[in-house]
Amino acid sequence: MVLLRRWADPATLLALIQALAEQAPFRFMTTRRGGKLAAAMTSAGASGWVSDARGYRYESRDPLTGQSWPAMPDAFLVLADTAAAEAGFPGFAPDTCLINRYAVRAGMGLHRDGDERDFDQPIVSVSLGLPAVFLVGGMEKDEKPFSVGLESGDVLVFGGPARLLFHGIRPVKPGDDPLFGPFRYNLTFRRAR
Ligand SMILES: O=C(O)CCC(=O)C(=O)O
Ligand SMILES: [Fe+2]
Repeated sequence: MVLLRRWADPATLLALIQALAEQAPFRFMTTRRGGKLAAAMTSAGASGWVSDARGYRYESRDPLTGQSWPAMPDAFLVLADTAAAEAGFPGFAPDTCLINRYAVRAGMGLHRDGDERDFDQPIVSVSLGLPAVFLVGGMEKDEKPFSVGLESGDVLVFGGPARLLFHGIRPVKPGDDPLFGPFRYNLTFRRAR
């Protein structure tokens, strides 16, 4: 896992996220068991990550609007590709970006990103807005995780042997980011298909 501190430009990304969210609004998705995910989500790219009573998967259309997901902005692709290359994974061509929006106290439990077809492709994860504590576990869910503090603009790349590590986000602490206000955003670039 490679952490690129302050690698991304939060102001540029904020404007792009706002434009994307006009086409594909943030929404709270449900889980198979009927629970609600704590982070609001939307996607850009050829497919988007979806969770509902049928489980987790990638869909070519946004179930909320019935339309294709908005295209990934060029600046997203350049950011994901250069960060992956810097971390030792040249030629990364993500086809989806999941955008997570965490309000204060929202987090994400330990999980691994396992809905993609090719685990040889890395994941590039960009933190924006309020700081977060990222948890890095092991290859088994019961392994005790360690914490990494993430701040706005930090980029985390996990590929190779780290691709399927369990990870999560501690509940976000109250705060007021100059650009993002009382929220943390996360962009997760993936090759889904
Ligand atoms: O918000 C984060 O930093 C992590 C998000 C994540 O793990 C995911 O969307 O799968
Ligand atoms: Fe994840």
